[in-house]
Amino acid sequence: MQTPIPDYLDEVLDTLRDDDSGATADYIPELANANPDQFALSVTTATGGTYSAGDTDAEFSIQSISKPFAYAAAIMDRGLDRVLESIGVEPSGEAFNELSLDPETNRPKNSMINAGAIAAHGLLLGEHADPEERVDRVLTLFSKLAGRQLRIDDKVFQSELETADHNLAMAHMLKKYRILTDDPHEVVTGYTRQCSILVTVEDLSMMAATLANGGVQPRSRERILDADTSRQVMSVMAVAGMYDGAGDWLTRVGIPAKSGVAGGLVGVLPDQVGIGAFSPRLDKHGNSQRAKRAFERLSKDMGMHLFTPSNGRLDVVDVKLETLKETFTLQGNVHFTTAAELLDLMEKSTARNAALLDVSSVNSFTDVARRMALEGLRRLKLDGREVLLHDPWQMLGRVNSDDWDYQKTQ
Ligand SMILES: NC(=O)CC[C@H](N)C(=O)O
Repeated sequence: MQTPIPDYLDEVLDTLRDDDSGATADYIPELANANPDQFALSVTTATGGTYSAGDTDAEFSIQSISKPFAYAAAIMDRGLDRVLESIGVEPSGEAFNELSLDPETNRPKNSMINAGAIAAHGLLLGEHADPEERVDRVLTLFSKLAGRQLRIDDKVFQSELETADHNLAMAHMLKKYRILTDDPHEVVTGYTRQCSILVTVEDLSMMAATLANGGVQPRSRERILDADTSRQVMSVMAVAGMYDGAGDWLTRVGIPAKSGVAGGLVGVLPDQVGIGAFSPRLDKHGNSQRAKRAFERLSKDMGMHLFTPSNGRLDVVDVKLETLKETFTLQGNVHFTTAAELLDLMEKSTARNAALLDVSSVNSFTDVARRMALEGLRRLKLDGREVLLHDPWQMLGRVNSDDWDYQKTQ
């Protein structure tokens, strides 16, 4: 069988493709040339399964999505206390390119707006660090998070640098208040190169899944960020990731997220998933219109709001192959991530004997997890396997044998 998750993601993209509202960013001339119809979506679970749909090969510049990850690097290089001296953690409620300095301390309000992100870049490695090394620092870190070597798009970099007066003006202001200690031109140049790193949606979902995992890359199992830093970064994303729309976003969608002007959007749900989406047309806040709507769909369909209680994450999946049957067992409160693992196990199975799904130890299913488990059974059946279900508490609902053509066990 084939896991149905990419089909679902395809369906999400298809229903949103009609939406051609918004426009590509034009203050960076190179971005205005992007093909506005591109659209892609990728979800990586905390256990490292990646599911994607649409233009998954499309590379685009990371732009402001670099901010949370560069902020993480600054914290690891300088310590949280030092970083907090220079950059606050309050929502600004303003656009991404507002200066937004705290009136008492003159710090940028947070690290998700340009002023805070320029300050964070200027903190990398140490005072008076080599500007090239600062760029290397983020490029190497982002590559490890994504699990592949990333590169900088020089055209985008040059194009933005030529029109970077606004960021330069802010950097000079930060220098005046001693938030920046190095040359404003050098720091803005480095920050602009950081924003020009090319990524795909799969890179983004992997980077975010590492945050979701508290800093451990789900594929390599390498610890890349420390747990406290990951928590700090996710918190600031929740507070300020969507700029002036942050409150509306957190209450309605509930997935801490960060957008970039090239049309990327990254989101993270602790312990569960990292999500990457991309489509170049932007709404009036500078967030990708279609990517934003794709997140809204995922949140609604999959019960992915941060503040949806999970009743404790005790869900487990297991598979055991015996002579007469192969048994898939689920247990605990089953969420999307574990249901996705179940579907992976079913997809990988090469057995031809009967497949039994045992849900007798399940306490609850989220709606999406329940539907995924049933779909897995349906597809195994289509593959020609005899399918059995052990569901004494009817956790999968009242399964109608007209809809679901499989046998029940006692
Ligand atoms: N929102 C964004 O993606 C802005 C990033 C862009 N490089 C800038 O500094 O203006």
